[in-house]
Amino acid sequence: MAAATLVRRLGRSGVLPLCCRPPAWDRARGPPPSPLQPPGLPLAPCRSFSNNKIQVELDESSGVAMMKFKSPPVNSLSLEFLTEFSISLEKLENDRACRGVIITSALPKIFSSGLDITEMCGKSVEHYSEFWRAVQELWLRLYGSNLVTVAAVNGSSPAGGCLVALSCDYRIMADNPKFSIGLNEAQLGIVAPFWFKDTFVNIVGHRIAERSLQLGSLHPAPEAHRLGLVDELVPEEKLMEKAAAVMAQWLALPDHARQLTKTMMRKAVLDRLVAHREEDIKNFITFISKESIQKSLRMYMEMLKKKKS
Ligand SMILES: CCCCC/C=C/C(=O)SCCNC(=O)CCNC(=O)[C@H](O)C(C)(C)COP(=O)(O)OP(=O)(O)OC[C@H]1O[C@@H](n2cnc3c(N)ncnc32)[C@H](O)[C@@H]1OP(=O)(O)O
Repeated sequence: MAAATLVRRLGRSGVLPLCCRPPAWDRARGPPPSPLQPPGLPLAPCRSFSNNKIQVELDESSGVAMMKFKSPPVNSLSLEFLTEFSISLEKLENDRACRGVIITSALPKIFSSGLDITEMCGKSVEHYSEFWRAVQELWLRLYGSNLVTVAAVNGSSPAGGCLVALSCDYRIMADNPKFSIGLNEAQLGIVAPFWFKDTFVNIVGHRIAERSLQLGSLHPAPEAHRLGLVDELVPEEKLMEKAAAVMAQWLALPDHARQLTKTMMRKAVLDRLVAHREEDIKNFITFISKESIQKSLRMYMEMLKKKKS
């Protein structure tokens, strides 16, 4: 499907309205429906599967899925959220009708507030292990995805939220200086693991990543764009339209060539975590279990609550 057609059809919401979706065979994916198909049966060109945390809608005619985070108040990445996210990605990855996914938030002003801090406070070693494995799993799936992945960042996106965006192929952010993005772990007194850092370095380069990570900077959208942390800024109301246009551009290429190129670019970084996965979990547990780190996290949570009052 031509880029302009996809954009027109996806429109502002980014979801193709049922009334104007072409039949499922429009993408030359195989023969048209059998003439034996009972007349009047819908071709079901759109599949959706939602859970408590994430809503996914796959438009089979374009091959584009829309994944929306919907976990109030701030889309924090809890164990449940991470698990649902990985399952949703796996479903799309295994669905032959899907070629790309646009990731965004259904909540106003927040893309994702990052890892759920309460999952890292006052819990058992077993819980920390399970939680960290889920964080690793999500990153391995998203960064290593064969799909075209576009992040439509429609709100603030600190730490783990930033990692989700960084793991996509392309980032478009709403042009609002109140929205910020970055790996701010240092501000919480914690340290982003090597694979967060590697993902960041691959996008902005070593110098910018070094300064930004050491300072735990959260960059307002215009600054994030200047640093190359996001690829484009657009007015918020144009975000989904733009994401659909970018997706169409990336889908215009043959999948196999793009996928092999992506693997070539990302494999070393992915392999590094795969090779050191258990060690990375042990490191996380040792670090997060320290009383000094627990204290920092508790203070940070208190600061968030105080900020409200
Ligand atoms: C040790 C190895 C490294 C581990 C790597 C860690 C990665 C991470 O992702 S750590 C998490 C980093 N995240 C943050 O620093 C974001 C903190 N949150 C905020 O800055 C703000 O909440 C906001 C900008 C995302 C949204 O601001 P606002 O709309 O004003 O909402 P509130 O601040 O009032 O928050 C509402 C509610 O949500 C709670 N909350 C916010 N973020 C988190 C979080 N990441 N985890 C858990 N809970 C979070 C916040 O405390 C409020 O709770 P209530 O007071 O109970 O309503």
